[in-house]
Amino acid sequence: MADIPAPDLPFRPAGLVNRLVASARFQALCARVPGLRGVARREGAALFDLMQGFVQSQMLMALVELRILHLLADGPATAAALAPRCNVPPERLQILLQAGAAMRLLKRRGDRFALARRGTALLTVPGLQDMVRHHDVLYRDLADPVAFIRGDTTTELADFWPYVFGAKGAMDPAQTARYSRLMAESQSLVAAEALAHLSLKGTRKLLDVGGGTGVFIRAVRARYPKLQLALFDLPDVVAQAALPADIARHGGSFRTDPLPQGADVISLVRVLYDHSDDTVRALLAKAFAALPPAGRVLIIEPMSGGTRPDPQTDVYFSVYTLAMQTGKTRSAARIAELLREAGFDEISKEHADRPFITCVLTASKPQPAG
Ligand SMILES: CC(C)=CCC/C(C)=C/CC/C(C)=C/C=C/C(C)=C/C=C/C=C(C)/C=C/C=C(C)/C=C/C=C(C)/C=C/CC(C)(C)O
Ligand SMILES: C[S@@+](CC[C@H](N)C(=O)[O-])C[C@H]1O[C@@H](n2cnc3c(N)ncnc32)[C@H](O)[C@@H]1O
Repeated sequence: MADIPAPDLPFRPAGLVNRLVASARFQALCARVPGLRGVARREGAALFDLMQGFVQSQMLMALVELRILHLLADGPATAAALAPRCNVPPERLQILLQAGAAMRLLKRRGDRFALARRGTALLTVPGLQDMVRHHDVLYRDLADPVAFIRGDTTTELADFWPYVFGAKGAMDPAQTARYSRLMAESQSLVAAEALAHLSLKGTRKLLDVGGGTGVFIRAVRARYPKLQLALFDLPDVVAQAALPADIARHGGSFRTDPLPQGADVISLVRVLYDHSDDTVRALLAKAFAALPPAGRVLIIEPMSGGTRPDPQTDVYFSVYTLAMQTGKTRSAARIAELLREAGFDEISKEHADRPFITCVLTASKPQPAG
C-alpha cells in the first residue's frame, strides 16, 4: 500500500468552519467547552462509525447466518448455552453477542443476551435477512474499492439477478425461484410505502410494467379492490406470477414490444434504476404512447437525493446499481427531466418517509390543447 502524503502545514482547508475544525487549538477548546464537547464527541463517533461500517456489516451477516436472532426469539440465553447450537466456541460467540448488543440488535442482561427491538424488526421485515445474506456478492465486488470506482473491475452482482435483464438461455428453476422470492419479498415493503403516499382514486385500470411476480399488483388489489389490473413482464416471469384470474398478464419485452394499451395508470416499480438512460428514454416513450390523455405514470424506486445527498440512497443504492453495471440510482430531478423529454408534465414527487425503501414520482400525459 503506497503512503498517502500528509497535507502541507499549516493545513488551511477552504471554508471558515473547516479551518476552525482543522486547528489543533480549536480541537483542544472543543474538548473543554461543554456544548462544543458534545458536538466533537458526536462527530468523532460518526467518523468512527463510517470507518467501522464494514465490520458492523460482517458481524450482522454472522448473526443472520448463524440464526442467532432466531435462537434468541425463544428467550434470553448465555453464550455458553448458544455455542453448541451455533457450532462456535463460547468465548468467540461471546464477542459476537456483545457486538450484536452494542449494535442494539440484542440486549445484554447480566450474562444473558436477549433479542432487542431492532433485532425483532430485522427478523420480521420481509426479505431483509435474505438481502443481508446476498451482500456477500456485493462485498466481493467492492473488495478493491478504488479499482471498483475507477471501473477497472468486473462485478458479480449483475449475474446474481439474471432475470432483471432478461435471462439468456435456460435458467435453473431453483435459482430462478430464489431470485424471484428475494425480489418479491423485498417488494412488499416497497409497495406498502408507495401506496401509503399515493392515491389511485379515480383510476380505472393500472398496468404494472416490469411487475415481477405481481406483489405490487396484489398490494394495489388489497387497497383498491375495484381497480382493473394488468401485469407486463418478460414471459418467463409473468408465467410465475400467482394472480387472480381477472388480472391480465402480458408476457413481452419493453425493449422490443409495445406496451399494451387500455390502462390509465402505468407503474414502473424498481425498473428504471436497472437501466441506462437510453433504455429508460425508450421505455418512457412507450409508456407515453400506451397511455390516454391525462393518463399517469408512477415511478416507484429509491432515488438519489441529488443536490441534497441522501445518507442511504446515495451510498447503498448508488453503489449497488453501479455494481450492477447497467443502471443507476437517479435523483427525482433527473427522472423528472427524462419524463419531460418523453412528453409528460405535472410531475410531482410524493412525500417519502423512508427514501431507502422507496420514493414516488408521478407524471401525467397532457390533454390535447383546446
Ligand atoms: C413499546 C415501546 C416502549 C416503544 C416502541 C417504540 C417504537 C414505536 C418502535 C418501532 C418499532 C418498529 C415497528 C420498527 C420497525 C422497523 C422497520 C419496519 C424497519 C425497516 C427496515 C428496512 C430496511 C432496513 C430495508 C432495507 C432494504 C434493502 C437493503 C433493500 C435492498 C434492495 C435491493 C438491493 C434491490 C435490488 C433490486 C435490483 C436488482 C437493483 O433491481
Ligand atoms: C428489479 S425488478 C422489479 C420487479 C418488481 N417491480 C419489484 O419491484 O419487485 C425488474 C423487473 O423488470 C423486468 N424486466 C427486465 N427487463 C425487462 C424487459 N425487457 N421487459 C419487461 N420486463 C423486464 C424483470 O423481469 C423484473 O421483474
